[in-house]
Amino acid sequence: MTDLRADDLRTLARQQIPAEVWDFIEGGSGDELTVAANTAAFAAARLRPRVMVDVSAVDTGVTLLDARLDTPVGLAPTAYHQLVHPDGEVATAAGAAKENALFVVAMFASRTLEDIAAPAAGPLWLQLYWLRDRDAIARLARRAAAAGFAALVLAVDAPRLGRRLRDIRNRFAVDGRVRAVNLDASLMAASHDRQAGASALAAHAAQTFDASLTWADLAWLRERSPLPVVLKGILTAEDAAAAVAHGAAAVIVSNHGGRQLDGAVATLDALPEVVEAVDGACPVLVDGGVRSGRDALIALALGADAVLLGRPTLWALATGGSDGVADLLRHVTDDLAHDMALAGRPSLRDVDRRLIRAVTNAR
Ligand SMILES: Cc1cc2nc3c(=O)[nH]c(=O)nc-3n(C[C@H](O)[C@H](O)[C@H](O)COP(=O)(O)O)c2cc1C
Ligand SMILES: CCCCCCC(=O)C(=O)O
Repeated sequence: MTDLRADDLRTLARQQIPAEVWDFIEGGSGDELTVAANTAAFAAARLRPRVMVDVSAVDTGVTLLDARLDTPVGLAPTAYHQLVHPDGEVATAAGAAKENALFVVAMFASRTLEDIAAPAAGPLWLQLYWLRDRDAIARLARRAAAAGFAALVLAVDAPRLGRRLRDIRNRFAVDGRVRAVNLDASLMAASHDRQAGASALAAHAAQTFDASLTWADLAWLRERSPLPVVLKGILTAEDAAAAVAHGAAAVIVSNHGGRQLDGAVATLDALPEVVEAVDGACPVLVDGGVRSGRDALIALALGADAVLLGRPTLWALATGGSDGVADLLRHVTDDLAHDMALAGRPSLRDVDRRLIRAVTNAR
């Protein structure tokens, strides 16, 4: 897929994915302002290339939480991969492993943690939501460590589910054949029940997510697992500083792909203040609207240590299975290396803020 851009992949995927599932994947919350802002922020950034630099060798390697990766481009957690491919997250993990890239597995994965970990050479992190059923979280945290996952990723931007109008209009419920198999079936029942509410997912979240999560609760999770805890959904300097103070091993600048608070700041616009507040205390990752190597380069220049792909992962999985996921990662990484060469930045160490002309915060 050397010349296949993410947009082409999206067009191909759309032809294959049932309309309701497509809306679930594509949609954001409310008026989808933040969905649009995420990609617009990347499109608005302009680069300041340097010349007369030896770029005969370009290195995209990066170390994250002690793991050496060939690429700073990884896969964001997205639920229910079997909605788009029969092998689900097992295929996704195999694709990421081929490229030695990070894969953050969702709590609502449709394959077991153990099956997902089996073929994976690359590092896996496990994303968690803060459920009222705290034992379910503790069990998953233990299983993740035993299966060889390298970190837990707590999504902190979901005290309740964003109002996703497409899902509400479609009365979307997850096909009963696709299950969040790492959790008890009884806990997940509402998400398959079209009668549970206008959106079964929102109804399910209302029943099971615990909206009382505060900074004080992080100690509980850290005590229950030897794994480092990463926080996903940080958008402000204040929360970045609190994350560091409460022992976060890394933070992910994320607005959940525009699926939670509509009108929330684009992640690229939030990134600089988070990087400044973290001040090197832990790695900073970012997701939301990353579609190309150029986008990755822009985020890395603004201080991100890595970027994650959400929707493109599902497009790639739907159209090409594990090979599709590997092709996506290779394509975006090759594109990044190409742009690094043209920008006169042979390694990620050379990629810094001076590469960006100006950052507009007007979106
Ligand atoms: C279909 C779909 C499912 C998602 N499921 C989860 C999830 O289970 N847990 C989570 O933390 N984030 C989830 N996300 C958010 C992604 O992790 C990520 O923040 C977002 O997709 C990044 O934006 P992008 O899609 O523009 O790349 C999901 C996003 C999509 C599109
Ligand atoms: C029961 C809530 C399911 C949320 C599924 C994941 C998702 O759509 C998201 O996090 O976004």
